[in-house]
Amino acid sequence: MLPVLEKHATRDAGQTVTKEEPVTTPVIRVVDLWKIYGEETDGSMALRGANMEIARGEVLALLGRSGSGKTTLLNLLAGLDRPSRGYIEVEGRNLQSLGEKGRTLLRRTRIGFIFQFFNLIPTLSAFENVYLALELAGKTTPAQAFEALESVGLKGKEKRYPHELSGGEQQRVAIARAIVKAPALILADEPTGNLDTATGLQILELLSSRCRDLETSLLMVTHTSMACRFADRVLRMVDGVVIPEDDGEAREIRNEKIESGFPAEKPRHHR
Ligand SMILES: Nc1ncnc2c1ncn2[C@@H]1O[C@H](COP(=O)(O)OP(=O)(O)OP(=O)(O)O)[C@@H](O)[C@H]1O
Repeated sequence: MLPVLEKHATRDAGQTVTKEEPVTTPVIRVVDLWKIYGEETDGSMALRGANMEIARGEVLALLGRSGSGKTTLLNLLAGLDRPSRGYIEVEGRNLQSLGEKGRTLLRRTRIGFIFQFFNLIPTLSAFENVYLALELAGKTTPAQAFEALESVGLKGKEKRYPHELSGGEQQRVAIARAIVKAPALILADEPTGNLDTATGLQILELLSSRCRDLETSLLMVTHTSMACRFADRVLRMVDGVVIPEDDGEAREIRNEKIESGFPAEKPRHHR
């Protein structure tokens, strides 16, 4: 999507001049989002006025204890469930205004998904799993599926079925399946939850670097702080609310990351 040019009046050397500066629409904008399961009055309040934005190409880690509302937020971002109040914009479009068909199309073309248990189709080969995602996005170029598998280090393993691949390799297929359609956003739900630490770190490095190369935004939802090492920004969910990165706890995690000597890639998005 092309950036919108907006006129800004700025002061320059004592003179007021009008400049045109690019204003890029966030890939995701969450505004005062509430989700109450059951009745409004005595239902379970999973989200209580969550707000957040994700910029194009930004890599975000969202931490939170069990029950803090992470899965609920992901389901709403994917358009799989409706908010009780508030709204979500994806690339400037209100999700609710798209209707069911529009949301399905959006999921197939603009959003990629990575799951804890990989969610590959067991009767399809690695290539077929990736190609199916491409077809659903309306594209029919097998070369793209081969390229995506090569880019995650699986050249030569295209014909293997999921049960013939290790957990880390299966997650690589899932990454290829997510990136092959060049989506605006990848939603990753506990992407390392089923992997050992070393493999998990490799997967996080691969996933975040592929997203940066493609300028795809990435939201990694996780219990652990491991994903923070690869994030431009760390957010925390507490009782259905997103706590901004300048919050003390989030800062502590970033400091731990720097102290650990891990390649703390410079955050590219300053707000
Ligand atoms: N379908 C549902 N009906 C009623 N309450 C629900 C439903 N789904 C989730 N909840 C409640 O909403 C709150 C948030 O749940 P959610 O699954 O979003 O948390 P989470 O942070 O993803 O937890 P976890 O890390 O354990 O997966 C919890 O209190 C949960 O019990």
